[in-house]
Amino acid sequence: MASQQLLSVPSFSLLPKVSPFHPPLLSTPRKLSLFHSTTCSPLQSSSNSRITNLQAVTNTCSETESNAPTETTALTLRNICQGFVPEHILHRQALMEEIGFVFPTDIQREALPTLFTGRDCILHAQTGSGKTLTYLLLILSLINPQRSSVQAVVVVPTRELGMQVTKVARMLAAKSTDAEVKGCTVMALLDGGMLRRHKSWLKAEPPAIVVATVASLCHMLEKHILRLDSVKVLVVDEVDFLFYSSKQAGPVRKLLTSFSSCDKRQTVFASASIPQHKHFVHDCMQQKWTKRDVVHIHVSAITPMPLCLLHKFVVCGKKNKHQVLLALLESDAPESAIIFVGEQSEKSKKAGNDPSTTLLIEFLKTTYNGSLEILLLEEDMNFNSRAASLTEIRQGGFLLVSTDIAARGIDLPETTHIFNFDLPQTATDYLHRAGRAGRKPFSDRKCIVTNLITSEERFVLQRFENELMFSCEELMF
Ligand SMILES: Nc1ncnc2c1ncn2[C@@H]1O[C@H](COP(=O)(O)OP(=O)(O)OP(=O)(O)O)[C@@H](O)[C@H]1O
Repeated sequence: MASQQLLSVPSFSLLPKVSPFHPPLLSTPRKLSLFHSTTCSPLQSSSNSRITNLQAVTNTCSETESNAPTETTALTLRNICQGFVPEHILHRQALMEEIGFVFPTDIQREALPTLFTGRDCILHAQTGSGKTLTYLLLILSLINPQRSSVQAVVVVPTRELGMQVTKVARMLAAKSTDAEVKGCTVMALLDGGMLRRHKSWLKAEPPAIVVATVASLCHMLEKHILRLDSVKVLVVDEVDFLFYSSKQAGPVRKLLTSFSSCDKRQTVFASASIPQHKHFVHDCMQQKWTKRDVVHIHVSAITPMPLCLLHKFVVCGKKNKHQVLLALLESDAPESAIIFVGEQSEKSKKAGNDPSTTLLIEFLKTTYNGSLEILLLEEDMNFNSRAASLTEIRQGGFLLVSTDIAARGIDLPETTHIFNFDLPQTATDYLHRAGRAGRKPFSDRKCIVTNLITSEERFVLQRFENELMFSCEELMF
């Protein structure tokens, strides 16, 4: 199969042709949209003084848009967190310098002051904008490492994202060099994990923070091995994904309403995409997923797609897609790239066909001459292989072939290129796939998202462009 595809590599004229259907990429300055329920006054945030054009949208809600405050941009994360996050964490060399968390990103600057007041929040900001650190800093401001109880829970949709969040949480919460200060323990309660070991751990000395997938968490709650009585903050990351997932939505609702009460905890939802967010905020209050004064913090509301991403497309036939991809890899020479492939249909599985991911990996292994390591990540792999792939990926220099399992939340800052070998199903999926690149908040570097489409799929891509307000250039060859 692969050898047949070795034939000829098309050569590209990489002169982009701007799509006639769309305006050029928006180069709008950063805009903030702060939407909050039950109150019509501006948020008590560092940017209050700059919020203008307050406009009542409904009788209970208000939405504002303003230019970014300039006088607050020199604020450091330390300034914002002082008095809330323990000093030893703010002092940590690793946090402030080595890792480069010195200045807050937009969502951190806008959300942290509100989060520190104890209000429930919906963090709605672009991919790669630093939502994880935002909610982890809140968690660290609330937990008491001396207490032996679960005080914060972060719910994530996939094991991979859970491993990543756990790693950042452990790094931030580690024991201080000052022997007096106890570090916080962080447990990863993820699908496919060693639940028996976790049960003993939970009984012996409950960790302060639990990062969990919904199924594993509910299992522990139903068996009364884990209790949420002492939980001060409950975070649901990629909240829209969880609520729209047929398998996970029920358990998430139960978690929010039956296993614990919104009155007794601070609730934080995070995502780069919250479709119909006004309905969602309404549902949050009605269904008691959050308290009634929940705040929707919407950063970059008019540019959901990060501006550092350039979007391109190549029209090609299904049969020469592999060759086109190879040519693109040679011409673009990515530093690290993710190639997204559609999931195999049940019909194709039943017919005994190889999945597209396997075919593509075989093809690349026999044709690609570059230096990047070719890796695979997909649902059907066992958890150990998935973990091994992720570990290798994190060392950089990879060409990762993946299904949408890698599309949500995974943070691989070295990724310079995304290839949609198959178009995603929805604009939201496009947003999250594209957002796996361009994940260095203060970098000017442009990253590239290239779509390999058939001529019939052009209108689907145009729909995504309209919905997400970006424009795609055609590559001719
Ligand atoms: N204040 C900061 N300064 C520098 N880098 C930061 C800062 N905050 C976060 N980062 C880095 O930005 C990258 C993206 O952060 P994060 O994974 O939290 O994004 P996100 O908003 O959750 O994205 P997604 O919606 O795709 O999940 C990470 O590599 C993180 O280390």
